[in-house]
Amino acid sequence: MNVEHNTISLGEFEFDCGETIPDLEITYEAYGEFDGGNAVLVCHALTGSAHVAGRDRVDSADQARAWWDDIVGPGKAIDTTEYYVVCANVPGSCYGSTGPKSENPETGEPYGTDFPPVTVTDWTEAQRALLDELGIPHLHAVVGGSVGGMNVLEWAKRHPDHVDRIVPIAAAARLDTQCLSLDAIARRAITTDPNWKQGHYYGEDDEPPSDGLALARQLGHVMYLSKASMERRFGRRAAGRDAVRTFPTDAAGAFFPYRDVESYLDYNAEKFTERFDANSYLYLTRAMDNYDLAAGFESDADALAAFDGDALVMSFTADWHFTTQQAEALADSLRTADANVAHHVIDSDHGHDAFLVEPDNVGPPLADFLAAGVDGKAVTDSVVEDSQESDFAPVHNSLFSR
Ligand SMILES: CC(=O)SCCNC(=O)CCNC(=O)[C@H](O)C(C)(C)COP(=O)(O)OP(=O)(O)OC[C@H]1O[C@@H](n2cnc3c(N)ncnc32)[C@H](O)[C@@H]1OP(=O)(O)O
Ligand SMILES: N[C@@H](CCO)C(=O)O
Repeated sequence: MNVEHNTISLGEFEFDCGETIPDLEITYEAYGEFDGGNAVLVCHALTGSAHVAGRDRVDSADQARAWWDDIVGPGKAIDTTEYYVVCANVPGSCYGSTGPKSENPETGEPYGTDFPPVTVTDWTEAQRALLDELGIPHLHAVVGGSVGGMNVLEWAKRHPDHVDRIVPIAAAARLDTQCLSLDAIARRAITTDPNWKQGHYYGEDDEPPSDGLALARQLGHVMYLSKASMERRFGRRAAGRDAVRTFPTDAAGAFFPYRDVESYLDYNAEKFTERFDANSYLYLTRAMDNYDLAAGFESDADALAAFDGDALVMSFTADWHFTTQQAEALADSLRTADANVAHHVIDSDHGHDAFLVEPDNVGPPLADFLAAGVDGKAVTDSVVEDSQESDFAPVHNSLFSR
């Protein structure tokens, strides 16, 4: 597979908030050959990077594991022998593009929390500027999951004439109140870690706020799974002898079991703190929480009115981060906006991260949609009834009630 891994300077960049930085650098990866009409932009999720494909490639300074390698590559759903695929790390992240841990050229020190607040709009405009640099005026499609799906919607809203097909996956027009509150608690875990130091913890003698970041990620990780999948995988069983224990326990912990699910969350949180920057976590969750498709318009449908291409909204039945009902509301707004829309609902008990781990379910409709739009063979259109009492919503009042 022909892969380009590069960091490009976009010069002075004015953020949505009005603040500027002297130089915004964007790290991107590009796969395949551009033929003038085959560009597909992939937008990564909260903690993803530009390294979307090529799992065996170790030259990337980003995530060791390409996060969508099952979907992007030669002969895969986003076929790099057919499409020129570009994925860029978003501003504010920590995988090569300029963010809080980058050096502020005016001070010679890392920005820390002097970095401007970023929004999904900033990500979209930075991608637009990157594509201009790469000589790509028009996109065949923009595809993305989770907050990457919000990034997709922002493309349809801000650059409706620059894209033919959009695929927001496991996404919605905005986050609901329960998710907003859990994100707020997660940020609190970071900002109350004594090592956080108002975001200026990059000095040689400093330690990063890893405990806070680990707790924030554990909350996030639970949000990406479902009640059913957690029950099935871990139940109530105690962890085995090879359990991973990274947090000190309380006195009663010697009497009560350390559970398998705790070991799972501890292990994954520990791994996460090795790969992600706490300030970036604050900035990117803020961007996600702040996103509102309708901002500046009367409604979601108004915001999408200028987009007249094809849209594939994909959702997962056990996703409570972005529910199928929210996805259906989004599809409905696209219908009102006169786009050609299909809402493809995937029956899965994995939860929100199903979009990352179920290539057999995600791949066929995605491939067929890229080829033939909403008429693609594996694309289905389901109407999801609006229901307050859904049978898959996993938390509601039970998470904190005992
Ligand atoms: C663009 C992006 O989204 S990039 C970010 C990717 N997403 C995330 O990181 C979200 C949180 N992570 C996850 O949900 C998962 O790790 C995924 C989605 C990335 C992968 O899911 P799966 O393939 O189902 O992996 P699974 O959840 O089984 O295992 C994850 C790790 O926990 C380990 N693990 C499993 N059970 C236990 C346990 N009881 N105790 C300790 N560790 C455990 C696994 O060995 C695995 O370790 P490894 O990553 O070193 O191989
Ligand atoms: N688990 C993914 C998706 C979260 O929205 C991530 O960490 O990026």
